Formats: sequence, C-alpha cells, structure tokens
Amino acid sequence: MSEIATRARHRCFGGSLSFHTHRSGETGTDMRFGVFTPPQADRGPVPALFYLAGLECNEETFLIKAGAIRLAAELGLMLVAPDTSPRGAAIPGEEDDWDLGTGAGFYVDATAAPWNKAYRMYSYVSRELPALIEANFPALGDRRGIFGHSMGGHGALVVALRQPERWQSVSAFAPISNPVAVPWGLKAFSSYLGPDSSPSLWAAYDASLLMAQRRHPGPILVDQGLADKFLETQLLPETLEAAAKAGGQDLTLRRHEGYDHSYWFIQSFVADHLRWHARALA
Ligand SMILES: N[C@@H](CCC(=O)N[C@@H](CS)C(=O)NCC(=O)O)C(=O)O
Repeated sequence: MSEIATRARHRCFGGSLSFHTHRSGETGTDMRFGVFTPPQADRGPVPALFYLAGLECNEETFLIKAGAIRLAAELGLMLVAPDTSPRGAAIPGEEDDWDLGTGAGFYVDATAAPWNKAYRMYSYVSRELPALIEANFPALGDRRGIFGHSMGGHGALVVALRQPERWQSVSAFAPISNPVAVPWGLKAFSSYLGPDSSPSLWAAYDASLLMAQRRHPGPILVDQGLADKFLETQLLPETLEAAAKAGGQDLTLRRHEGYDHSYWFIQSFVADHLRWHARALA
C-alpha cells in the first residue's frame, strides 16, 4: 500500500481536517484526497462517508463549500473527499475540455486507449481509496457510506448499486441519472469506454439502467433543484424514479423549487444527507 504524504492539517470543530497525496496503483499517478476526522475518533474507529464531487471540482471543493463539517463533527462521521480524476497523466488532450479528462473522470474504469492507462476512478474510489483510508485513519471497515453531486452523484449511485454489500448507505445531489442518454455521459462514455455502446459496458455505469435490474438494500435519498440549468438536458431524475419503481428500489427523490446546481443548493440540504447516512451507519 502506498505511502501517504500530508500536505496540510487543521483543527476543525474539535476534529482534524487534513489533505493528502499518495501514489495510486489504479491510476499510476499521484492522487489527492481530503479527510475530516471527527472528535469521536479519539475513542475508536468511526463510520466513513465518502463524497464524490462533480465536474471541474477537486478534493477541496466539498470540504470548503458544502458546510458539512460542523454536523459531521457532531454526528461522529468521517468525511472522505477524493479528487475527480487523475491529474498529470500525460494523456494527449486531457486538459482540453472541462467535461472530459482532468476534473471529469466520471468514476468509471476506462477501457479505451489512451484513457485506460490512468482513468480508473471506479476502482480507485470504490476499492483502493477505502482500503487506504481504513488502513491509515480511524475508519470502520464495515460502516461505509457514499454520496456525491452531479457526476459524483452518478458515481455514488453506481458504486453503491454495484457493491451493495460494501456500502451501507447512499445518497446524491442532482445526479446525472441516466448518463447513456445525455451529452455529458455520451461524451465521457464514448471516450473512456469506447464508441461501441454495448449494453454490458455502458449499462454497468448507468444508475437508471442498473436500478431497473438490481436494488440497494437500503433506501436512497436524492435531492434535486428545480432551477438547475442542467435538469432537463443532463440529469433526468425522472428516469431514475421510473427505474426505481420498476426495480422495487426504495428511493426518496425530493424536488426543490428555486434551487440551482451550485453548492448553495448542496449547503441547504447537506444536513439531511449527513443525518440520513449517520442513521444508516450507526
Ligand atoms: N463549467 C460548467 C459548470 C460546471 C459545474 O457546474 N460544475 C459543478 C459540478 S457538475 C460544480 O460543482 N462546480 C463547482 C462549484 O459550483 O463550486 C458550465 O459551463 O456551466
């Protein structure tokens, strides 16, 4: 397992907020992540809640902008925030677009060249990073939650639906619910997974297609702003809702008048998500 370098550490709400870098075996690059360790961890391991951020974000975005730390400290939840892609993988064009390459890993394991040499974010966030956290931080290995926003909401749903035994709780803010059917997903999947939209590969990373066939044993919470400019073109929560109904998934999809796609929206509802996870992980 790789060495972890600590770039910064701050006392925060009685716990510790720290930012780290390590060499990832999955991506072959240095990867960054942030961790909030709550004060309860002084007395023994605590549940860990992983947050997957959206396009153009990094490991700092959620911890700085979501206003989640005060309540995580009260609830005794560790927060783990990975970066959204490898960086500096030396792949031609990786810096050219904001919705592909750097900052846009989409939490898939790329199978198509040249991306497949580094863009293995599914395995990174669902296997490598949890193992690294559980070996180096006071995190319980059998109480994991996952949530995220937009591209990261898609990632959280896919990870939990594909590995329900490893993730006891899952929720999302404004997830890309049906990536195979929208421009962001089509662009990312055709680059990372190859242009052949063969049902098996693409569908394995589409929350709505997965949910029509399999259930997470726990209930799923999704919040969506109705003034989100990506709602009708990129997010399609109604597809997720229909899939949940067809597959018997317990899904609470809340629609909020006037809220957009930003962290002001996330800040407004993050407490509900933290409590939701804390209950499931208790
Ligand atoms: N650059 C995009 C927007 C990208 C965007 O909205 N990113 C979302 C995730 S999909 C985000 O969380 N951005 C960071 C922030 O709002 O602080 C645009 O042209 O509209």
